[in-house]
Amino acid sequence: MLTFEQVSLSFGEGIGVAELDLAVAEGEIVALVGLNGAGKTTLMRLAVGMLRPDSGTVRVLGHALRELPSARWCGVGALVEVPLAYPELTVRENLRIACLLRGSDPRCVERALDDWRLGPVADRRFRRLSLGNRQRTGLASVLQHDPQLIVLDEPSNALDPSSVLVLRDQLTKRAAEGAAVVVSSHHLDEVARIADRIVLLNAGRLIGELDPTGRDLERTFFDRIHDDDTSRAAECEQTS
Ligand SMILES: Nc1ncnc2c1ncn2[C@@H]1O[C@H](COP(=O)(O)OP(=O)(O)OP(=O)(O)O)[C@@H](O)[C@H]1O
Repeated sequence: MLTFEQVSLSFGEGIGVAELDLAVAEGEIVALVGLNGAGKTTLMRLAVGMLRPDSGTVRVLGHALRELPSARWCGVGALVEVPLAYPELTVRENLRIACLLRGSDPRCVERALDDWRLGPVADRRFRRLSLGNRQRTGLASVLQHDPQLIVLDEPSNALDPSSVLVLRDQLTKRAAEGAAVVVSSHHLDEVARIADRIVLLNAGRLIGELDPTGRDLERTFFDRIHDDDTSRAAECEQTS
């Protein structure tokens, strides 16, 4: 559903990402974790064509990105960085437009409003919403058309605990129905509840996986980052 083959992108001074190899299969939830600046958002932006790699290949729904027919983008639901919405339109109008743009049945809008408990704000303009309700609208908008590939960058940002539960249910249900899900997060315990795999990014590189069922995930996370930083520093010393 989504593959990265030796994908690199450098931002000059910024690290970017290097030599990424990753595959996210149908029905699988893969969580990306890493410190600030590790490259999670860059990976997500590459996955949805917002950035082009310097080298390597990104494949979405079986096609190299540059060859993906535009109609196939309807099979992707992505929220990377901020929710996209028309500020002057209401929540319901925004959902309806997002639905029509993807060629879906507009009846999915009422279901999405219900799933995300957006009924009370359905007729409010997007620009007047609280941060959490903007995020819920954004998530409803990118999931309502039942995408086969779901790409979400820190989706629990600004969500209250009950919305985090809705998010969890939505992602596990969709993966059980066959969607491939890739999600980045800073909340290790939260992703451990839903992820089949937790992939660790450090300074632009994938450095391995954490076992979602493992004990003391936080400690393992920091140990792995520390080991990676130490071995890189040693490599640098040897080459200098
Ligand atoms: N447009 C850009 N121009 C220059 N450098 C960039 C740009 N976008 C990202 N970077 C750099 O690439 C690296 C990875 O950034 P990225 O935003 O992907 O990290 P992240 O893991 O999502 O971080 P966070 O957890 O803080 O959101 C950082 O060093 C960042 O400074």
